Amino acid sequence: MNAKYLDLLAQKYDCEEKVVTEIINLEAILNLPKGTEHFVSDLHGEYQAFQHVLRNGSGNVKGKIEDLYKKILTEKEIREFATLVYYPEEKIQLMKNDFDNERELHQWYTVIIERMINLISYASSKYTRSKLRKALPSQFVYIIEELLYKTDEYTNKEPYYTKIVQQIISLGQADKLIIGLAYTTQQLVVDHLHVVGDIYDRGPEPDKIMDTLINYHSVDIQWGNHDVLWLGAFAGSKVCLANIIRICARYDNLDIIEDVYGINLRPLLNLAEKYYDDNPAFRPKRHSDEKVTEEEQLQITKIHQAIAMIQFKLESPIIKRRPDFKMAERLLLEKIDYEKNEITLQGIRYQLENSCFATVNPEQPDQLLEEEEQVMDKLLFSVQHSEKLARHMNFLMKKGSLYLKYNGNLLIHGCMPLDEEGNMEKMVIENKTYAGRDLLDTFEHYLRYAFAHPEETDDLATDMVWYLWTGEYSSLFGKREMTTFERYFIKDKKTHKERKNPYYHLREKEEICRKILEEFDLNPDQGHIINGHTPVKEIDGENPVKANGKMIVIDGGFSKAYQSTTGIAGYTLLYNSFGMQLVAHKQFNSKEDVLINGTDVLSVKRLVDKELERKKVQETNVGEEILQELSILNSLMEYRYVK
Ligand SMILES: O=P(O)(O)OC[C@H]1O[C@](O)(COP(=O)(O)O)[C@@H](O)[C@@H]1O
Ligand SMILES: [Mn+2]
Repeated sequence: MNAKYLDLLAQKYDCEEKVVTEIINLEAILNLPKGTEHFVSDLHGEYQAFQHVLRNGSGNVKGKIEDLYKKILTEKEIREFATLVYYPEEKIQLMKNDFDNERELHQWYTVIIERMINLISYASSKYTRSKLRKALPSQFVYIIEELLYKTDEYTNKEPYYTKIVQQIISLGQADKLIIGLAYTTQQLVVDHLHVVGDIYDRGPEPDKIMDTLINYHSVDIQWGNHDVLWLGAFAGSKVCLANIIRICARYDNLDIIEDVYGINLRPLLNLAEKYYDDNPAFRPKRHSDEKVTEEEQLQITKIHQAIAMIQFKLESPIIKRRPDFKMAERLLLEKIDYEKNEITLQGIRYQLENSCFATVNPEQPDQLLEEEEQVMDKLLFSVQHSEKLARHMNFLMKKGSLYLKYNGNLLIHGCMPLDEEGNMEKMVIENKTYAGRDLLDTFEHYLRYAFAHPEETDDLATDMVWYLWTGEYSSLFGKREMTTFERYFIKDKKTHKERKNPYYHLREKEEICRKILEEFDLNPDQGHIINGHTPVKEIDGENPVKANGKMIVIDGGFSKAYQSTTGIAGYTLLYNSFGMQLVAHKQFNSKEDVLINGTDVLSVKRLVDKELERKKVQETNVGEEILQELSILNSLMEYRYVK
């Protein structure tokens, strides 16, 4: 090993004991059980439901409480304790209302602090003390450690502990301590979170999900098609930008654009008021809990049409300048007979309903009006200058990738594009042919380039981000076409169908999944593919675990809009040292419901895979890194200290 490098390292480890301590520490960590991984996907702006799953660790918190207290506490007490761990601030407040006097409250504090300490001690048993320390509320570390590491062997310290707890209570610190301990517990039950794509769109609060992820202790993200749409907009793609605004209008979420990210929609509204009127195909979907006035609804309906038409126009020049995308079929505006209000698709003529083509010049249907162009310029400027959006998009880039190999598994939002025979689909980009992993790496390369060059708006990289949203061979989309236009304007439902890549039925076969794992240099005997993207219809008996357990699809529909199709409210996956468990969540109503009624019988667990032997850190990605560190430290030891 390079002597300069080792000299530099010796500045940090400036005595033999320091190196030895670190080596012993790392060796010990390698032998601990592997930490729990938590997989979620397709969150689609459903912040509240996501919060609940995070706070209860997909049922993990309750499981730990039951392990400890099943024989001691009643079911109701267990539920109440679990609720306290999920929502400590609110639950404490509710409990306080129940007590008649100070003494009762103090008794409750004493009991709860002891239970919390027990729970933390149990939940942290597979971590080092140093890792636990980092997870403790910083202002109480010393006190909690005293309480955690008390032994009953010599009872003469007992009054000392009792005194500590009493002091905390009488100094008015109990609430803060309990709240801190609750968050520590939430953190301990999940070591690492994977978000397998689609944080954005449809639901109302994607920004709050982003803030949560930014503050989360350990997370990675596999981009979904909806996430790259937002990345694309920020990277300068006007067609991506038109899409995100269209989807926000459709789901009555324009406040995400205006209020959350501070983007001025006034110019777009002015344009919309000038050219559009009411139109049933463009009325926003209503949130069940929100009231929209007639006037607001009309405004949104107009904006929705204005931005949808801009989107359709913007698609054309990209399709024309990128023959590699093979999307000529989607030059729809050119297939319209504007006099008869009809369109011809694959030789069949369809009547157009609810059309709104006031800004379209039949001679040059993809030409933007000057006003439309100005609106888009202004919107793009404001998107690229939104400080909050910049923060969220930078994080999405930093923690995100198109796919991820992690602890032997392959995480990917959509698919690996295949042909009917199960071969990796080929795509030609600028005279070079790509397939399989190589194709995905190439996509990612373009996306990163586009993001790094937001000033370039019509280059191949920026167009490629839009391709990732909607292209046939996009691993995030994986359908032959996106029939947005048809769903707005054509009645015949046959035209709405989006033909899926063969992957989506071939992935039922074990040999196909094995082949894909091998394509990514993963061991097919041990690895799994984990997908989101396509809602698993439990309602129709679809099984999320496919291909003899090699394939797990966890999109169960956090998205409220899709819950009637799936029959559940989302899947999550837990992978701990004993194996993998799939958790099916029933519908999440509200935090209030959990707090008041303790309705937390949300999750049904199903075993996917059981480890024959308990998995240790040394067999994981983290273990690999530790082994590398150890090898460096051993070199340092030899170079510097062993005589
Ligand atoms: O139901 P909506 O919101 O109109 O969206 C439908 C569109 O969303 C898509 O399903 C893509 O979104 P998902 O990644 O969530 O599946 C398209 O295939 C489809 O055209
Ligand atoms: Mn998706």
